[in-house]
Amino acid sequence: MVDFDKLTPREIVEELNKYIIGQNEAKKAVAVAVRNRIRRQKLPENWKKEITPKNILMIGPTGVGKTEIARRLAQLSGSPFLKVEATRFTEVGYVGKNVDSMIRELVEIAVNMVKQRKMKEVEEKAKLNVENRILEALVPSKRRAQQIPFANIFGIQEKPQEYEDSRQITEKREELRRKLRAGELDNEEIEIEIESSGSPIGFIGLPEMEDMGMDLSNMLGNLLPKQRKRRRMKISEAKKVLLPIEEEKLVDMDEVTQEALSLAQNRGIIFIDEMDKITGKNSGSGPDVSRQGVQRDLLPIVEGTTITTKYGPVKTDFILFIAAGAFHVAKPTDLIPELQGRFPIRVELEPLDKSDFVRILTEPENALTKQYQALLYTEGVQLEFTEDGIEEIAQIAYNLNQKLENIGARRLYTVLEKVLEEVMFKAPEVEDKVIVNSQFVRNRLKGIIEDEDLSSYIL
Ligand SMILES: Nc1ncnc2c1ncn2[C@@H]1O[C@H](COP(=O)(O)OP(=O)(O)OP(=O)(O)O)[C@@H](O)[C@H]1O
Repeated sequence: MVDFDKLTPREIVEELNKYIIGQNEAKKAVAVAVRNRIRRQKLPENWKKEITPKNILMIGPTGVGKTEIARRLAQLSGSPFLKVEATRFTEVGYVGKNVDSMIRELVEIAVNMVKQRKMKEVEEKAKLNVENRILEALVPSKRRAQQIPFANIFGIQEKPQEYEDSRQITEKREELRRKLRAGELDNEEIEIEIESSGSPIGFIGLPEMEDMGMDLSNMLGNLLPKQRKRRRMKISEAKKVLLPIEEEKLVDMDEVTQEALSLAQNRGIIFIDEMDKITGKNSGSGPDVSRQGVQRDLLPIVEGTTITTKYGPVKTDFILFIAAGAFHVAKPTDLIPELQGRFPIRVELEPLDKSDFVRILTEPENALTKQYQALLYTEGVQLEFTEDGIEEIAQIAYNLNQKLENIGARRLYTVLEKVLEEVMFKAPEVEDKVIVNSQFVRNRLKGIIEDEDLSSYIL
């Protein structure tokens, strides 16, 4: 993995090029913005205060790569990433989600990221603990043998009491350990006890409390004894069920929380879509007032404030905000002036044409054609796209965008899905090699394209 902090903006753009076609202005803008954040973090305190964060406003139609650029950037920089729709929020004081909740969601994502990473780090040790738990269930110690009436489980014909001698127990367990590792016991059944930090039903999901940074179910969950359930299952399944439980036990949640808070504060990226929909042109009454209210609530957050979350206070000063919208009707200047000032970097994304579609279909590392090829290859079917086949798909998608609604590259998904529907159904029964050329594409889509009603449903 590349050390992101060492990448220059130019190198960041090169990395983004592996996944996103064109849109160079937008790529450059985000590359500079994240680099500036790193630069700002290195400044002495008095300077830090002077330089306000420079957030980005992406302007462009749907499906041209706005979200994709932000998401890839986050992936590249190991940043927690959240996409929200501005229209989801209501002004503070009204029923509904207020804007603060996005910071809480970002922290939640960061906590998960750090937790998953730490769980991976302790995986080997956790596997050993799982093994021991399974062996304990197979050959219970004296105390447990008395608790479990039927500890007499396959392969161990003797009664549990006969294992009172701890040396005998150890020997038997070691013998079974070898078999367990070799997978020889996978199909045997055992009964194991699974613990879950159960929160009492009824306390889950109280959004008002969550909005205040409180989490009652969690607080109570920590106070109440853990719920335990005994379940019978195959050893192969027990290995899977117990692994995350044992991993979690080995992870220090306080450490996770601290790291996650720092990650969200210093690296977080929040993508706010549909920004154009919260402009209220004719301010005065009704929904316009509320939309302006949402804009006002957004101000302190993008400017830098502290939000209370159940994990602790979070400073928003270094979180990167990328706002986006089509701005077909409303213009960026319809946003309240203060908010316009918080998004000084403006980039316009270009609509995609046929030649972009050709490239999107083939060039990115995760290109759609490569995805289908990989899927079919798992069944030994070779899928080949000829140049004219790709051209045909791109042309059809482009035409449909003109004729119906322009949904950008998303159109490629539906068109290609339809082109390959039959192949996906038949494989691997019939062919072991499929060639997708222009004739093939036309044959597959013939009836649909000619019928506008039909294509608006299917493609
Ligand atoms: N320039 C591009 N290069 C490669 N793939 C693209 C490009 N534009 C769009 N796509 C593909 O189309 C899908 C939709 O794009 P994306 O989510 O970025 O849309 P968007 O511009 O953010 O629109 P919206 O605001 O409606 O979400 C992406 O998952 C991506 O695979």
